[in-house]
Amino acid sequence: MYRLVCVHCGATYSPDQIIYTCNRCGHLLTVEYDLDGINVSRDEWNRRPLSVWRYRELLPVRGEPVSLQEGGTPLYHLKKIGKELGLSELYAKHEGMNPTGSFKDRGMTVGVSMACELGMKSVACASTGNTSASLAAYAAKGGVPCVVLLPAGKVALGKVAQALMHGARVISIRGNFDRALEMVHELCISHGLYLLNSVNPYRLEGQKTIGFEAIDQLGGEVPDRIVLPVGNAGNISAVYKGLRELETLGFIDRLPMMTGIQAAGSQPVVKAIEQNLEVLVPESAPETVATAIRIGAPVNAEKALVAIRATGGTAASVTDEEILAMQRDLARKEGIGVEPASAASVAGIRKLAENGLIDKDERIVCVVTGHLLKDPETVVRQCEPPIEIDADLSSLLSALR
Ligand SMILES: Cc1ncc(COP(=O)(O)O)c(C=O)c1O
Ligand SMILES: N[C@@H](CCOP(=O)(O)O)C(=O)O
Repeated sequence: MYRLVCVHCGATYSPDQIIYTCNRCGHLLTVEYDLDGINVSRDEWNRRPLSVWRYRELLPVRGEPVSLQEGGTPLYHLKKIGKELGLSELYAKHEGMNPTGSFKDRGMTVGVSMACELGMKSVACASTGNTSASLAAYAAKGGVPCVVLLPAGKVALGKVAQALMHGARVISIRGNFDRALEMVHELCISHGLYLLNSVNPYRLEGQKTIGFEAIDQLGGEVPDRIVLPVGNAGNISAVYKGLRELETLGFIDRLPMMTGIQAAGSQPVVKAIEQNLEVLVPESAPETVATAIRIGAPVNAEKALVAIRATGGTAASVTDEEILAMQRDLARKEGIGVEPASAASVAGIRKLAENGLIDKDERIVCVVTGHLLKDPETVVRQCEPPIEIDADLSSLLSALR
């Protein structure tokens, strides 16, 4: 049993209403379960495969989900980078290992399943890339037509390729992501498409399972800190919401310090935390190499600020150079291939550790959100091109010398 509740004024709505914002105050909605009526134990969960659907009692889908086997992603111990930073318990949860290569799949399995349960005939999103790649794949699996709006020229190649190949109608707008989201929201309200950005309360339910899995992979121990790159701020809000639910159920007895990392050229959440603002000030011209988090007006900011403040967490920004340096370090020292936005979480921890802003004994989980192959152009720009030689051994030996 669950209902939709406004995160701001508490107004409630029926779960089968197609609604994204509160009719009374305009703020976002969230899914509220009757936790007293939830009858499952951690042992029962532990007997199931590690996956989004291990936690189905805390998800809104009632029927057979539209699934591509999402979740169950690896948690890597970053031994070398951790040692350099004096952090013996530094981990990366590699969300790039999901079916379409990002954490969005956790949300879309739930969001598209709900679209089908609610009888929606088409789905849509705005995207910096990963949301569209994921929605296109899950819409294909669910047999629902899909429209995606992208900021022209600002989406990494691999992500556009995915949306096209999975059969979405792909529209590039001459404007940024924030404008694309406003437009698609209007389109969905006026023409009855189902909106699957993070304003959709059901989609975020799937994303909260990142936190559940991380705890299960640490043998049931709550990490001291969970670090996420922040763009539209849905993921950090979702993980926090999920952990609050576990706490209410008595499955955990404390919350990790929720820590958000943004790019220096696109850091409205960081500024709101640093300046102790009640309401975030949007940035009109966000810019960063980490195009996935090139977002100036994060729609979930209100919830993200609560998550960070209520857990004693923090927010920090990293430059594009710091992001790319960490992308290379993860690839070359740990064998972990991530896209730039994902490297931001670990780059942020490097910065906080070097500035003495975190305790070196902390157990830290950095969520690395998307796969290296999402953005091959940024990879190629950083690396020496392959050496082309004649096809004989002496040319090979001289090239290797
Ligand atoms: C790879 C990647 N990392 C991080 C983010 C930021 O997540 P959120 O928008 O939920 O803050 C996104 C998209 O938003 C993304 O695609
Ligand atoms: N990085 C995102 C931006 C959209 O965020 P959403 O969580 O609101 O869908 C993307 O991949 O498009």
